[in-house]
Amino acid sequence: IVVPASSLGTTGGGNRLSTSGARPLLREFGDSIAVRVRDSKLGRNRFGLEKHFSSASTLPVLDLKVQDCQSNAQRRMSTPADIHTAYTACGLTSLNYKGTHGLSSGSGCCIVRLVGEDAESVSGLVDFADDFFAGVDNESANRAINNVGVFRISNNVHAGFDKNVNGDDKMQVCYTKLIPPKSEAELPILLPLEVGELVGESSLSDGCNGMKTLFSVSAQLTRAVLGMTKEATDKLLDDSSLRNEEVSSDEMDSANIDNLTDNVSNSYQRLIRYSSGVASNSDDTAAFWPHVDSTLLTLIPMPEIPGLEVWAPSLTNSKISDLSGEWVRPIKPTKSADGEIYVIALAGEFMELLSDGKVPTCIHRVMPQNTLKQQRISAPLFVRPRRSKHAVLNLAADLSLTSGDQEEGMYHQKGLMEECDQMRVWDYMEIMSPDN
Ligand SMILES: O=C(O)CCC(=O)C(=O)O
Ligand SMILES: [Fe+2]
Repeated sequence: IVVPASSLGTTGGGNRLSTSGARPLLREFGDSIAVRVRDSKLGRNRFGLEKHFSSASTLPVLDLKVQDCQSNAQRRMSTPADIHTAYTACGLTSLNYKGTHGLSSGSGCCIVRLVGEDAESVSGLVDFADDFFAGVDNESANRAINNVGVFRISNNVHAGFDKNVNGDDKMQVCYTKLIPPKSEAELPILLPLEVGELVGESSLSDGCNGMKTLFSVSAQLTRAVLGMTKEATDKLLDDSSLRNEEVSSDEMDSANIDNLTDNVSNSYQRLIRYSSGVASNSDDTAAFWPHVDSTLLTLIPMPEIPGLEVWAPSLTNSKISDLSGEWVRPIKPTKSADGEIYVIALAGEFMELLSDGKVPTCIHRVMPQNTLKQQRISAPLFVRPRRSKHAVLNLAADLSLTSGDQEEGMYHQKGLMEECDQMRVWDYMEIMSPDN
């Protein structure tokens, strides 16, 4: 069925189901990702299902800065072209590539290096996550957060603390949501409010500052990968900075929860703790199953304890086959220096869509520790498109589309982009993750 793009436009409001239902190719897109995730589980890995390759020679490292500071002055920053290449120039189609393992550009994962104040602010976010779980373990302090549970803020919007996600006390997750601040000088409000009460004001504000840095990094990455203008990126990407104009700042008050929920950002921070690992030697015991994220980008300050692995198609047979590949563990580059912070930047489903299949959404999983009796804490930031009715995708204006490019994306699907023209980005979220 071919649906003319012009009939798909929505101008806010409108019936979500009727508009999203008219996008058969988008549904196929979602289904094809599900198939790739399944295939990664069955994959003919070079190292077998349980082993992995490390990233030292596989995943590109991008040097970025947010703040203009002393420590950034002498650094050579990755250019937008470097960033674009790192995510899109896939080893599988590059004839010059002589290696035997897949390149990151086939995985949708890059590593971002930050230094100086940028690194400090992201460390503040890591400390905030640590403080949170230290608080959870503190008998006298944890009652409020344990009682919170996961609660519904409004349709499709949840927050809260699930202390027993997989039913076996192996994983705990806190889903936070952000409310944009009244003015630019202020930090967003983080829900559930109990998180802030648990960690204290200073840790909370450090955490929010780290998120701000990561939002800025993700805006740079998105812009460069998709060739967007700053304006188009700001319109698309929810960095929790924009308030709903219909609610005046006087009405923005944590006591008035209804006004707040209208403004809850579609991006969010997740605080995860995996308890000490059960010895594992099969995919069945993954701490977090192979999956993709429903995001533009997921930014994860590289946790102290490794475990995250990304799926990279293999070049072993120098043929494109989703079934052939390996798990790659993003680790610090061998030549890392003190004061540097590494952030793992995974492309989400929306990045694959908007790049017209050039950037694969990153399939990833978390394997438990075999020997160490340690807990792994991770704090991924899920950077998503705005929920706003204004965030309508205008392909011609927003994206510098593929016309000049020689290479077709590995996962290019003819007609899909046209089908999504003038789409309210929230319609996409409804199709791809109805329960988010
Ligand atoms: O634990 C991690 O580092 C990643 C977690 C993850 O993939 C997710 O929360 O979607
Ligand atoms: Fe994930």
